[in-house]
Amino acid sequence: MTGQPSEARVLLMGMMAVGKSTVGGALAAATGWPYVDNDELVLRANGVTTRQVLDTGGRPAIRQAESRALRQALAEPAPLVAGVAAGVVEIEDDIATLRSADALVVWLHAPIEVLVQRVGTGEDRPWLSPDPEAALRRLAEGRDPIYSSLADLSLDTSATSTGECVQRILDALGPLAHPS
Ligand SMILES: Nc1ncnc2c1ncn2[C@@H]1O[C@H](COP(=O)(O)OP(=O)(O)O)[C@@H](O)[C@H]1O
Ligand SMILES: O=C(O)C1=C[C@@H](OP(=O)(O)O)[C@@H](O)[C@H](O)C1
Ligand SMILES: [Mg+2]
Repeated sequence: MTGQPSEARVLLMGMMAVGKSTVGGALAAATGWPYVDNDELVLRANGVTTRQVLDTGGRPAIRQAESRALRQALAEPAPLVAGVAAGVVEIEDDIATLRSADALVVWLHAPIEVLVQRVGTGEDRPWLSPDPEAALRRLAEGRDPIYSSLADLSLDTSATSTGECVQRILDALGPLAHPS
């Protein structure tokens, strides 16, 4: 959402390997708030793992399962830190959901060269084979303008340490980070 959320709910979005799980875990450790990753949200909302969804239903199925996971994250009680699926911005309804979400929406980004290094061969992640760099460039080209338009806060994880990312998010939450 643009403006301040009414509760301490943080949604971390961005390309795969940008640092959602890492920053989410560090923010959770710093605050004591729970961190739920997309994988966990998919399981809660759909009763199956992301891998099972991908293997049985492919791209349309994972998009649908991850849309449900996004709604699940917004239905969980605050405080909460959630890592949402990188691909949610490919679905119009999910873009609208993120735009109106009562949450601080944080876009983690990094240059493609950095993401390429972090994903390695890409064998354990969807969509990347046989050419991770080309796949990441193509995905980012479509997604980055949307991530940018939705973000309340944007952080470059190649230039901002995990600890600094946590501090910037807490600063953006203001009083919500320190409930009285
Ligand atoms: N500033 C940073 N913030 C978050 N992750 C970072 C940062 N710098 C380097 N990394 C590394 O980038 C990788 C991010 O992976 P991960 O957190 O699994 O991403 P995602 O959940 O977005 O797919 C990790 O290996 C992490 O150590
Ligand atoms: O880029 C994508 O479309 C996806 C990235 C992965 O998420 P992470 O960003 O958590 O690695 C994967 O789990 C998700 O289902 C699809
Ligand atoms: Mg992750």
